[in-house]
Amino acid sequence: MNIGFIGFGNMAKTIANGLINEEVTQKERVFFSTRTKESRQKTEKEWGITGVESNQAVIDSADVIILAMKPHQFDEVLQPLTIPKEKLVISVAAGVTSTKLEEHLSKNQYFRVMPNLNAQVQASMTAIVENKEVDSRQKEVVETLFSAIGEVVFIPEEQLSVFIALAGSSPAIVFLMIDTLARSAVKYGMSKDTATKIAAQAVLGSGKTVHESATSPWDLIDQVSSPGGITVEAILNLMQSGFSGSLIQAVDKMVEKDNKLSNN
Ligand SMILES: NC(=O)C1=CN([C@@H]2O[C@H](COP(=O)(O)OP(=O)(O)OC[C@H]3O[C@@H](n4cnc5c(N)ncnc54)[C@H](OP(=O)(O)O)[C@@H]3O)[C@@H](O)[C@H]2O)C=CC1
Ligand SMILES: O=C(O)[C@@H]1CCC=N1
Repeated sequence: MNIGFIGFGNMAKTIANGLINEEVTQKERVFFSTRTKESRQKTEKEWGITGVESNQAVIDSADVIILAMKPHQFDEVLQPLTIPKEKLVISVAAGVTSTKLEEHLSKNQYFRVMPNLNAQVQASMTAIVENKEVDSRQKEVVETLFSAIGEVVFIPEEQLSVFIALAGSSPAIVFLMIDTLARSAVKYGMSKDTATKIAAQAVLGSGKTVHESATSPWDLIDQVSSPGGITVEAILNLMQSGFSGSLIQAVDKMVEKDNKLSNN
């Protein structure tokens, strides 16, 4: 399957890397375009894949086209293109609604998909927005592509804003938490590298425990918090200083921003 990317920044590179590593496609079958020649040439040199000179050339070369530009670039990019109806188009952009995509694409040829940066390690949590107009073969293609880079869930479009907060953007929050935990240990003399590895493994294990245990996170907090012990000091301190409130506000801000982008 030839896969084309329009826009080849952080997200597109992450997806392409996952698809090549998982042998869903081969380097020779990946094509991309960027805004600037410099970025295209640099990526070609570093990645050994084919950059093409125009966005139309991506459409012409690929069976599946992944739109991975910034949301505000969509109209400008899609307007001049001729996209045959048999090509499957996947948009990974936040804030570019189905209604917006249908200004440029047929109802039965596209999916909105929201992966996350953890696709780098085949651990994305990806949402595919349900589209009842596409056929089962296209659905299978999109599911196969994104299952290669992690977990996949089908959701209605109304839930995408909150999904972005929960999974598309949340890696940044978790990275902030890992970095802050590690930095706090540096204060006590541990090296940043060691502290980061330790904090990352603790976070990785905690996610795995939640996944694999029938116990809720709330009950797991109690299991770690020995009576009169150390953990409960932190939990109560975080509760007093508004940790949960800050996270709730952060989710609200992300949903608000996605709605704002979607209404533009
Ligand atoms: N980063 C993430 O974790 C996630 C991002 N997304 C979505 O992915 C999309 C891309 O985000 P991200 O990768 O972070 O952004 P980047 O800024 O890293 O990449 C954007 C890419 O688009 C290219 N581009 C801009 N204008 C054009 C154009 N006219 N024609 C062709 N290519 C163009 C840029 O080219 P050049 O290099 O020359 O500037 C660049 O390669 C966004 O819509 C975002 O919502 C979704 C999930 C997670
Ligand atoms: O920050 C953004 O807009 C994109 C969407 C999800 C992750 N990155």
